[in-house]
Amino acid sequence: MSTASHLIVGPGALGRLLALHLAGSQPVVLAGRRPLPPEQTLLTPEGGHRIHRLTMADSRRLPPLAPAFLHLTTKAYATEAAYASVAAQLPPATPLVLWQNGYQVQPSLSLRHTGPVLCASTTEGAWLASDTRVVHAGHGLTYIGDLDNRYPELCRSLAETLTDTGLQASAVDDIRVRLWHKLAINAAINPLTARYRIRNGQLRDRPFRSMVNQVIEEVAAIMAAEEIPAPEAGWNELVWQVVAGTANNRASMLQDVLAARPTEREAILGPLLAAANRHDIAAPCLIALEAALASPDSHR
Ligand SMILES: NC(=O)C1=CN([C@@H]2O[C@H](COP(=O)(O)OP(=O)(O)OC[C@H]3O[C@@H](n4cnc5c(N)ncnc54)[C@H](OP(=O)(O)O)[C@@H]3O)[C@@H](O)[C@H]2O)C=CC1
Ligand SMILES: CC(C)(CO)C(=O)C(=O)O
Repeated sequence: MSTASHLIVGPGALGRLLALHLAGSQPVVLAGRRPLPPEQTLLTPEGGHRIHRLTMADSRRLPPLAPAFLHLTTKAYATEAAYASVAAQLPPATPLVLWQNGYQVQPSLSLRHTGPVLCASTTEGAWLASDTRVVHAGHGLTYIGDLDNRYPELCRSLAETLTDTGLQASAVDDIRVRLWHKLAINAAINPLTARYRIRNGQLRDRPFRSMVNQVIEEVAAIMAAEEIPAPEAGWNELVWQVVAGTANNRASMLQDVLAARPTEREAILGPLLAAANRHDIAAPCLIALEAALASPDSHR
C-alpha cells in the first residue's frame, strides 16, 4: 500500500493548483474521472511556470492508498458523488479536507465521514487554460479548521505544509464563521454577475449597485439571526472591498453560466434561503436570484 500523503480528488483548477504546489515536496496522487496528461504546468501570478509530472489515478479505481489527507476539490454539487466514489476505497479514518465554496457539503460530510473532516476556505484564484495548464491568477489566503474544533493539531500541520509549498495558510478555530463570510461575499456578487452577464466591477454601476445593497441587507439579517458575527468593517464594506479588488474578474458563477455548466447556486444561496425560512425572514432578492439561476433560460 502506498503512503501517498495527499490524495486530491477533482483535477480541476483548484485541485491542480494544490497538486502542483504539493508535488515539489510531498507524495501526491491526483484523481479524476477522465484521463489527463501526467505532465502539468502551473503558470504563476508572477509570470513564471512550474512543471511537474504528477501521479494520476482514476477516482473510481484507486490503487491501494493510505493518504494522510484526502482533499476533495470538486464543485460543491459534485462533492457528495465524488466522496461516495472514493470513500469506500480508503481507510475509514482518513482525514478529509473540503475545499468547496458555500456551506452545503461541509455540515453534511462532517456528520457522515468517520475520520476527521477539515474545511478550507481559500481566496486563492485559479483557472484552467487546458488539460495540461492551470493558471494561478492571484495569491490568496487559506483558512483551515474543522466545524467542532476537534482537530486543531491536524489543521495546524496542514496549514504549515501548505504554507511551506507557497500557498499561505492558517489554522483557525472559527472556520464556520469564515465559510459564512465567504458565502456572504459570493451571494452578493456571483448570482447578480451571472444573471446580468457582467464583470464584478460593473456591480458598482447603476442599476446593479442598489441590487447588491439589497442583497447585502437580506444577507445581513439572515446572518444576524444565525448568530454569525458581522465582519469588523461591516457587511457592506466586506462585499464592496472584494468587488473593488476583483473588479476585472468574471465571477465563477458567470463563467459556469457562459460555459453552460451547472452553477454552485444551491451551495451558496441554499443555506441562506433555508436560514431565512427557519427564522421567518423575508428574502425577496435572494429568492428571485435563486429562481432566475434555477431556470433553464439562465444559461441562454
Ligand atoms: N478555482 C478557484 O480559484 C477557486 C475555487 N474554489 C472552490 O473550489 C471548488 C472547485 O473549484 P474549481 O477547481 O474551480 O472547479 P473545476 O470545475 O475547475 O474542477 C472540478 C473538478 O472536479 C472534477 N470532478 C467532478 N466530479 C468528480 C468525481 N465524481 N470524481 C472525480 N473528479 C470529479 C471535474 O472533472 P470533470 O472534468 O470530469 O468534470 C473537475 O476536474 C469549488 O467549490 C469552488 O467554488 C474556491 C476558491 C477558489
Ligand atoms: C470572490 C469572487 C466573487 C471573485 O470573483 C469569487 O469567489 C468567485 O468568483 O466565485
